[in-house]
Amino acid sequence: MLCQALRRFGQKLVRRPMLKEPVAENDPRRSLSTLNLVALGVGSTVGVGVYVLVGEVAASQAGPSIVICFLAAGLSSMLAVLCYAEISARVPHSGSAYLYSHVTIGELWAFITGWNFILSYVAGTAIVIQAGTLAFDILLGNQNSHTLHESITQQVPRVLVEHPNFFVVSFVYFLIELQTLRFSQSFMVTKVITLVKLLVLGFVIISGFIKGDLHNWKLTEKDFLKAGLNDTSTLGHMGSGGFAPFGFKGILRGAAACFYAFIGFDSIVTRVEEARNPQHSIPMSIVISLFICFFLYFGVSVALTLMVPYYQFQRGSTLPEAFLHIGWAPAYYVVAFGFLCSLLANVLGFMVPIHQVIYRMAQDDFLFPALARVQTGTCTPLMANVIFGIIAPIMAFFFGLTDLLDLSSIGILLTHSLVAIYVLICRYQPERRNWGNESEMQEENGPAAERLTLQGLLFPCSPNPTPLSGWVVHVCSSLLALLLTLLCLVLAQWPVLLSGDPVWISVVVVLLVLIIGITVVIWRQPQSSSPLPCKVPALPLLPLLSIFVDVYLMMQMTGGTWAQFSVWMLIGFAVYLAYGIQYSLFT
Ligand SMILES: NC(=[NH2+])NCCC[C@H](N)C(=O)O
Repeated sequence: MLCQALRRFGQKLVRRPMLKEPVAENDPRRSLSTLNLVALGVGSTVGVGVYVLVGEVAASQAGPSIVICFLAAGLSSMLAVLCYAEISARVPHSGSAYLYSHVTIGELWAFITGWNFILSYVAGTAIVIQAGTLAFDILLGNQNSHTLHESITQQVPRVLVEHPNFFVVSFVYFLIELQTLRFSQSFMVTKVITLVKLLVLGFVIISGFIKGDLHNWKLTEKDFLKAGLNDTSTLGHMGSGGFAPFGFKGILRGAAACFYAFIGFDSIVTRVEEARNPQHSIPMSIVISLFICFFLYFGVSVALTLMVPYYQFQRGSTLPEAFLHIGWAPAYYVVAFGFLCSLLANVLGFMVPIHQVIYRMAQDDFLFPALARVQTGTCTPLMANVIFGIIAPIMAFFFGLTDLLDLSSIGILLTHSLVAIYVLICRYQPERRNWGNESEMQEENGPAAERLTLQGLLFPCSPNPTPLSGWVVHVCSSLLALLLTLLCLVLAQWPVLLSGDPVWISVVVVLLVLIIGITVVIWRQPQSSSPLPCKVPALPLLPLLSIFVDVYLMMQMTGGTWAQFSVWMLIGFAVYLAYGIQYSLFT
């Protein structure tokens, strides 16, 4: 009895759902062009991140080398984008990484993906609340916290300045409620806000060309002294000057933080069923929007670090403050307006994806069914209220901005690595339609009568994927994920490695040999030849590189972030086991 229950539970963990047929190509609901999708992608990706990362990364982690941080974070997102593009062409349904994991490897990983997704959005909302506080601080002329604010007038009600958090929470809450009017789903609104954001960031880039000074990339201790910054006890650590004042470690740490700015392009895949010609337009728009964001961030970080010496920024500094430094007070308000629009866009952009994931998770018995009520069109979507109205403000009050940025990123980095694994697994599986009915699917797979031999591992007889070759890739991919994580853990101790410690070096060599060996086995397996408009090139290397970069960035997060992340995952498993397990065993 117990064995049977455990077996059923185990089966449920790897059970994959069948999807309904995708919406027909000529269905009138398909109204979004590639341009609309690009606007959606850029609109959801460019948010408050770029405005607040200045204070967090340039000031104390990377200095001018924040430029490299954005490059590295962009590279990791680019690898993930290619994987998303392939998988969205393979599963042309509105959804997210949650849906992809569910149809590719089953419920357990789907749950982990979905739960991470929720974490990222809760932390994202808390960031919006904190950033909103800073934005209102700027617009209302608060001078308490920042030395650069001196030229702003103070004629504002004190109560708003002293308690901006409560004011901002109410404002964010108001925006959420506004969405029940469905106005946020109008593409006109998205496009206008996106355009304003692009114009403002474009303005920042042009200003950098006009007012930038290359000397700000080569600051020395003499400059600190000249600026009167010789009292390090009050100013904190300023690094050693130059382009990378906090060294390689600072760049890596900064890259992990900057990753937050690239989160969001995946919201395009939540609208697959509304897209015209989705198999082309979705991959295309994902790639284009990431390129646009990449150039924007790169341009803004170059402009900013050239305009202002990095030591002028402090924790809590935001992009508009750079303009006070160069003495362009009106521009300060223009950029602050862009900051506000980004806040608005973040809140509006969070809703559709988070509703979809919670709704699907509740329908799949991972979460309580009451939570599925979010999409019934009532005025009080229960889970959204809990998440956005209670948990996020609590986090905003008790967590630091860096912690929140890291928490939001860690979940998405994990999701990106999972998507890379799904691509790897799917490409080597025998053809399986993800929609239709279960019995059809079993017939398609046929009986698995092959035997595994060593020779068969390196020289498979069939030119097409078989159930056995698919299984081999499945197992090898899981092993690789584990080995890559171990490798990243070891490489994160690079100062020890550089000191030439033979034990650590041997561990790296052994891990590398194993990784290469298993990669060769995957590479020798037959790939599915089904025509897709977008395929990840250089398989299996590219998804593996993506996993490596993502996990390595995750390793840069602090112990505190990992502890908070573990607590979140434990709560998730408790919810799933307390509720989902009953359905696993008795339905
Ligand atoms: N799932 C999320 N946490 N999304 C947040 C998107 C953040 C956006 N990239 C920004 O820079 O503000």
